[in-house]
Amino acid sequence: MTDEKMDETKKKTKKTAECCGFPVSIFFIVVNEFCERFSYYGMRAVLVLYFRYFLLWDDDLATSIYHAFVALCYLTPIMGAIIADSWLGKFKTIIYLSVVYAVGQVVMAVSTIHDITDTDRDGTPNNFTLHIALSMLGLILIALGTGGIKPCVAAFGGDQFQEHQSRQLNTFFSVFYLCINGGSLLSTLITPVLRAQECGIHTQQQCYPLAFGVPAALMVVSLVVFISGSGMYVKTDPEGNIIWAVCKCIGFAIKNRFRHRSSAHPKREHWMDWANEKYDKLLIAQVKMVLKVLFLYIPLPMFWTLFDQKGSRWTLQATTMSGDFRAFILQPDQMQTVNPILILTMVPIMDRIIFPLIKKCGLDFSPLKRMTVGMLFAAMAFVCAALVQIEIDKTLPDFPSSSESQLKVVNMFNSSLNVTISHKDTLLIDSLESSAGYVTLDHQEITVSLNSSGITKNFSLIAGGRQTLIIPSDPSVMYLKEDIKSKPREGRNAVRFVNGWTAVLNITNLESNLEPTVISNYSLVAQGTRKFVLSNGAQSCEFSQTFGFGSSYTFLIPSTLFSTDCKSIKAVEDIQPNSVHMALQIPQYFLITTGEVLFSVTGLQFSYSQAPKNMKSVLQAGWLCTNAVGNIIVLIVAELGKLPKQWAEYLLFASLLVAVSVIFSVMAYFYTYIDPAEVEAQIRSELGFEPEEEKKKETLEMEDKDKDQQNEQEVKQTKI
Ligand SMILES: CC(C)C[C@H](NC(=O)[C@@H](N)CC(C)C)C(=O)O
Repeated sequence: MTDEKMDETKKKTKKTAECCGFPVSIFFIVVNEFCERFSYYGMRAVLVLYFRYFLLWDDDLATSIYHAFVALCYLTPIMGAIIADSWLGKFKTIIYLSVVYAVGQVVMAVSTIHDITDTDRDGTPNNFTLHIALSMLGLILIALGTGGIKPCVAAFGGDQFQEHQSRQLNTFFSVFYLCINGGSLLSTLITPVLRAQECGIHTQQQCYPLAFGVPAALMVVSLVVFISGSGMYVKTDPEGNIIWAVCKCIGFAIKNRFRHRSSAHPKREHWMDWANEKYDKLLIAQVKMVLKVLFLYIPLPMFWTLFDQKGSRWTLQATTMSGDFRAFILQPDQMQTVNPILILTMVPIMDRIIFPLIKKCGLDFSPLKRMTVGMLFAAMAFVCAALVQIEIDKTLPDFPSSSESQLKVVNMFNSSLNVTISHKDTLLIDSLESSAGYVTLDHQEITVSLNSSGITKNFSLIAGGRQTLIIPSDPSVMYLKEDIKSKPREGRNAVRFVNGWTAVLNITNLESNLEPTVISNYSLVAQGTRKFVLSNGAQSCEFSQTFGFGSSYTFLIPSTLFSTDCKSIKAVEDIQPNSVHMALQIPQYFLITTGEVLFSVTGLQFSYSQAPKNMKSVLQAGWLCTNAVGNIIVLIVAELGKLPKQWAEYLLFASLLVAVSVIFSVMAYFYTYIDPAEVEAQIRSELGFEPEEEKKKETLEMEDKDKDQQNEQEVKQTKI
């Protein structure tokens, strides 16, 4: 054996330090994955809210960009795999792309500092273009980094194991998945809390810089941890441009088949065998293995289409629910943490109890069967989501359609009034009261008559809008004010005040002082008991109100305010608080997580075990790509084919997944599992190559001989 060859083989069969049968280097890899996932999911947990409430995008745009970003994160693995398997090797690829990733996180954090463009110091950025540009640049760098390293880290972890450690290798993928979820769980708990803090230089706002800054710091930690393990890793060198070789091989097989299409040429067992003339048997066999698995992947994106809606549609669903768990209050975006919590408990249960039990019962629960059952679980989760949505819809106010208008009347006059709208509806409203609910009108031009005083006024209502008609102490100046016509954001409560007091009032929580007879703009307050202090400089009084989630109130301040010590303030409920409890989402989370354990953990192992040695990252990337396509489907189906009812959309997704799982089960039926190492060894021996095992043994013997010689020499030297 030449020196060069020996070096090469030595590298491949490097003896690694072991702990409990596991290579020690694995420790650095799983800690690195933990920090990286913390970084990624921490940032993702607040991303939709950042789009929605910092960049002020609407729900649909925020959801679309969110899914586009997630899709990009799962498309870039292809690039990472190509770089790793063909050029830099996994180790260097992970390091370089982690640097790109960390820079992206920092840029993203900077983009969330409102003070950098808040020239008029009113708390909102003045140059949205800059914030959007910075955040998009940050997200692109993050997508390149996170996606690029993703297939390499899992495969690099797998590479650390020797052939005799196949049992530990399977455990590694479960532990790897636990780390993903441990990291994501912590960050999805922490970043929303960081976001809820107030910070800023000129004005105090929701602390997005902290919520994005901590994930950025964790990415730097992840990189440092990975580099620290450097001396311990088994680093397999890339075997040339393997992807290009595969493409050329496939291209040649197709061309050659086409050239020999006449019936004179005998058929070959597999269409890839048409590459026999030019390419060696080993490469052709490897391409066949990869193509077989990639073909199986075709239906898989549908699973991710459902799975990834947890972060968007399900979170928006949670904003219309009550998160009061008595012992603690759960914010809508924190509901997503149920998934990693369940993963952390279910992966060990499945691995240690359920799967062995199924095996004991003599049932064949092969990886592809597990994945099919996983899809069915995800479909059931969406049926649950639809049922919950139906319950929520029953409690939502009837908002006006685009041709209708809704009107409420508030009487701040000192006695009861008979208010007639368009000579039709007559409402009797007591002093300091409002009409019971909203009157829905199918026309916009209205006449309002106050019967006792003979005052009549014409108004033009907003089509599709909700408005309140304020009748002040001087009814002749009655006026309209626009109301919110959706649940307040993030499960918070919208409050506003009508000033019936005779002078200007200062009210805590309101942006500015409130003039007499005027109705304030809405302020948002969180769930819980909130105190409001009202003062006019000389006098003040306070009152408290307990809020649930997602309600809206108009507080009517009477002229007797200070003499009754704020007790005469009247609360008018415009939108009732959310009454469906967030706990109702737990069954859907349980089902989707069971689906995930069956589908995703199995898919990760399957993709590694069925890939030829030099294409492990490529198949990991293919696997992750199914996730990217899944997210693109969400964009297309949810955005283009909008259904009028959310529950119907959930049912549509569930039925699509059931259909897809049937197709997948048929494809899986025809798949035969292989041991790529065995297939490769067999072909090598057919081709007259030295079998890998022999090489390893030989190298180890050489190493031992080297060591013996060294020892002998040392002994000799000591003797001398
Ligand atoms: C395999 C990946 C596409 C998904 C995997 N996600 C998870 O493990 C989730 N349970 C995390 C949760 C917080 C959404 C990942 O690698 O991130």
